[in-house]
Amino acid sequence: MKPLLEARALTKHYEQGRISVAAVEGISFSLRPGEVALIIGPSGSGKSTLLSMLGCILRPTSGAILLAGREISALSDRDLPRIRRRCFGFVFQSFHLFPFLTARENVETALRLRKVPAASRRRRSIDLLEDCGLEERMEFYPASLSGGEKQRVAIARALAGDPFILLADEPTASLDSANGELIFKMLRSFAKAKGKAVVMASHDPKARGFADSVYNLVDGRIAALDA
Ligand SMILES: Nc1ncnc2c1ncn2[C@@H]1O[C@H](COP(=O)(O)OP(=O)(O)OP(=O)(O)O)[C@@H](O)[C@H]1O
Repeated sequence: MKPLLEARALTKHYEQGRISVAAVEGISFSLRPGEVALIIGPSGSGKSTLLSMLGCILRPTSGAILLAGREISALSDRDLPRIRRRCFGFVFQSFHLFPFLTARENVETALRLRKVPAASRRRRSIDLLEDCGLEERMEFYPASLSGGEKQRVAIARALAGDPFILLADEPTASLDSANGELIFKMLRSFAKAKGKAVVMASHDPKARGFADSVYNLVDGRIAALDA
């Protein structure tokens, strides 16, 4: 089966004045449709940098990213945002919700971008928020939601965008164990049902049980997994 996403010798060095920080060094892997990949590793090992490069938010210093066989890392600044919007979904540690929109409206924005007809946007948003256990919070603004609730709205919004690849940075960081498991289950069924792929960075010990592949980052490189 052709890989959905491939990273070839991905490297990122941050230049800070005269100092160069090697955040990611020569990482290669590929993801099949339906695959859930987990990135683990200590703080500062390069997980967020890798996710940002995979989602074309950050340009690699060298190496390539291929989406369904097409190199996207070499696209121009003009073409890249379109590919990013169409193909990738993101769940960041900091949620990035629109503060002036309710939970439901936040999810609806992703459906509007996909040009889903207005009549079905509301129903679809409600369904997704219910799946995330937020039936009581639909009309709340982000400021009135707990950290864990905001995180679930962000996940519902990312799923509403129906991306080919969903990139999630610590998707269960603010959640209790039961809600964390709910989110891992949702991410996994999203990948499996639709032949998409999920890449998540997580410290959550439960995450491994929901992943098909695990990459252990140490100092920006893939290291062997502990037994
Ligand atoms: N914008 C930046 N400029 C300079 N150095 C950076 C920048 N962003 C990250 N780094 C450095 O790159 C390395 C990798 O950082 P990154 O945030 O990718 O790690 P991480 O594994 O996601 O960490 P955490 O688990 O704490 O979120 C770290 O040494 C960090 O200090």
